[in-house]
Amino acid sequence: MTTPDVRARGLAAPLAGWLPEQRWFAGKHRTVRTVTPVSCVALVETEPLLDHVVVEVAYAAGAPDRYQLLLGYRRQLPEKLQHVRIGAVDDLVAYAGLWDDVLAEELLRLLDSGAVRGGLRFRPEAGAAIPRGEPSRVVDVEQSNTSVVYDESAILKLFRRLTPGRNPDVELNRALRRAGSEHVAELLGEVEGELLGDTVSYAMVSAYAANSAEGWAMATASVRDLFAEGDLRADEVGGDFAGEAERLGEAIAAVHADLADTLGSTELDRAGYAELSTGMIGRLSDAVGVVPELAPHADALRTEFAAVAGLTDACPVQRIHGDLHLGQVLRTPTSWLVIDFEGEPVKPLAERLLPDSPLRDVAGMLRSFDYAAEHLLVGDTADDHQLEFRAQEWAARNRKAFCTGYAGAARVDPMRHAALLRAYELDKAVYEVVYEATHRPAWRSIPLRSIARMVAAGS
Ligand SMILES: Nc1ncnc2c1ncn2[C@@H]1O[C@H](COP(=O)(O)OP(=O)(O)O)[C@@H](O)[C@H]1O
Ligand SMILES: O=P(O)(O)O[C@H]1O[C@H](CO)[C@@H](O[C@H]2O[C@H](CO)[C@@H](O)[C@H](O)[C@H]2O)[C@H](O)[C@H]1O
Repeated sequence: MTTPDVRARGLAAPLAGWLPEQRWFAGKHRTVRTVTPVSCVALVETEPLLDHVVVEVAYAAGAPDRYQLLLGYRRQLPEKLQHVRIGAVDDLVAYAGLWDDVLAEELLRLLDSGAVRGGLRFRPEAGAAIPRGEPSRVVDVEQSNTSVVYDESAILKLFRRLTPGRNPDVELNRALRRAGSEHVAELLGEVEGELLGDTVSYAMVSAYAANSAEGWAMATASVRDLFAEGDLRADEVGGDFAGEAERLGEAIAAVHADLADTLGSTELDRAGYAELSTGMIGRLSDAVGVVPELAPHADALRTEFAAVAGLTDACPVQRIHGDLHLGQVLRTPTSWLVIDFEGEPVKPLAERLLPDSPLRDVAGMLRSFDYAAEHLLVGDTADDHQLEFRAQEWAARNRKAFCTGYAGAARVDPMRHAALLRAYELDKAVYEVVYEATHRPAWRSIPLRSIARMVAAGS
């Protein structure tokens, strides 16, 4: 029988082809040079085998990335696992192990028993009931990571791109639950460990919110309703979303208040504004290098971002979500839940842990209302002026409702910081242009058009 490192080395060539095809692989616009296993730990040693493998991916240019894989091995792959086949090593077929419910169950067994394997520690939360023996399925949504749902009771998220340090998703979920927040799912456990001298978060397990609907699905259903009723306004169609948008604003304000109370808050000072401005300008320059269509707006955007350095409004800074959008909120029968506190996946971890203004989250959600309104207006429908008018009406109505809900329950009123809020929105839109160019090129017109609209409205 081979060892995990021999198996992983034998897969280096197939992995170099397989990795760039994965939704969570962030280096899609880069040329992969080599894939080298840097940590291999056997988690299950009887067939089907399960190896935990961290690979370092080196590119033709730029810094390497590290990705976490759970590799299953069987002598014969059943039909239902053929679609996740990666390659063969000796007489074993390697595949993406999370899709195998026998192996997915093994992960919860390891968590339940508080196992330690190699550099990996499986740590259940105190008092948490880890579900066992339930059927599992991998979540089929566009994700930066990979999640497995265990029936209706738990969801395990495997962090794909590894960076040294503890993942804020675990830290902030734990802090919010301790604060008694009703807006996060219960954390059931985590997998963390040491990797080449650094502590890293590998996975987290949370209670699954059964009977919940994603904010994005609800909002886009409302937009489709509106488009189907050509003559009705956003407030007249059956699927009006404004009531939910307002409640969502209240929920986000409550989450911000709990984060400030448990983890502290200060105020943006002159140096803070200057740093914010420099960061936005730097991000813009990088983005223009990746997506040349941004260039016509670059001067106007740079002027807006430069002006942030001169702001003096008293505005809180604290730990925030960092990548808030309608896909990060779930409507349960009783409240809105916020998920995925990792921050923007492309930012270095150290940056994602820094305090920032809660207005960055507000701006993220405002961008998302714009996205929901505009996402049907790509390709053939891009120039439909009637639908475009409707879309903007919908976005304005829901953005306003969200801000009203937020301001009523928060310590900061977004509308009193219009210049800063607008800069955060533009900064987010710049990030989105690069994100879309990398992951969904057909959608990059959405943030590009928003930037054009905002720049025109501001000039
Ligand atoms: N506690 C939960 N209950 C129900 N569904 C969840 C829960 N957490 C996440 N999900 C679902 O899993 C998807 C991916 O989760 P997310 O944390 O956003 O992953 P990623 O970091 O990869 O984007 C979400 O879009 C949501 O549909
Ligand atoms: O959910 P993730 O942490 O993976 O966030 C990334 O992917 C998001 C897309 O799924 C992306 O969000 C953008 O698209 C959304 C619609 O799909 C829209 O609601 C958001 O406003 C928009 O930013 C997010 O930016 C990215 O970090």
